[in-house]
Amino acid sequence: MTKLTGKERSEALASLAGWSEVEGRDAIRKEFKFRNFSEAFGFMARVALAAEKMDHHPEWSNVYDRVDIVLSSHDIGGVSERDIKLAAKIEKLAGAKSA
Ligand SMILES: C[C@H](O)[C@H](O)[C@H]1CNC2=NC(N)=NC(=O)C2=N1
Repeated sequence: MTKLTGKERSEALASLAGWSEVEGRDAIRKEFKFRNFSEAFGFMARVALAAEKMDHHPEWSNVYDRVDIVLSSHDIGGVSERDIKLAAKIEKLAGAKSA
């Protein structure tokens, strides 16, 4: 798996609503907001299972109703197709609840 070029990354981000490039780092991020902690944590549990299945894992943090997710492929030190696939999966799992 290789790093996406800047152009490939921009094209992929165009179809991932709310995802953006992390400043100063080859990674992408999005902050999700839920109605409460229970919904945020339920989302994290679903993402954890999907990530484990894909053997590709997010960097994330949670404060009450917010979940901040950063995706990067550690083995290559940048964004790869695996991050785009995981971001698309995360979008499906978040449904319409993200902000
Ligand atoms: C051995 C195992 O496949 C690797 O360590 C996987 C696990 N999850 C991973 N997740 C992410 N984000 N990047 C990786 O390079 C990565 N590598």
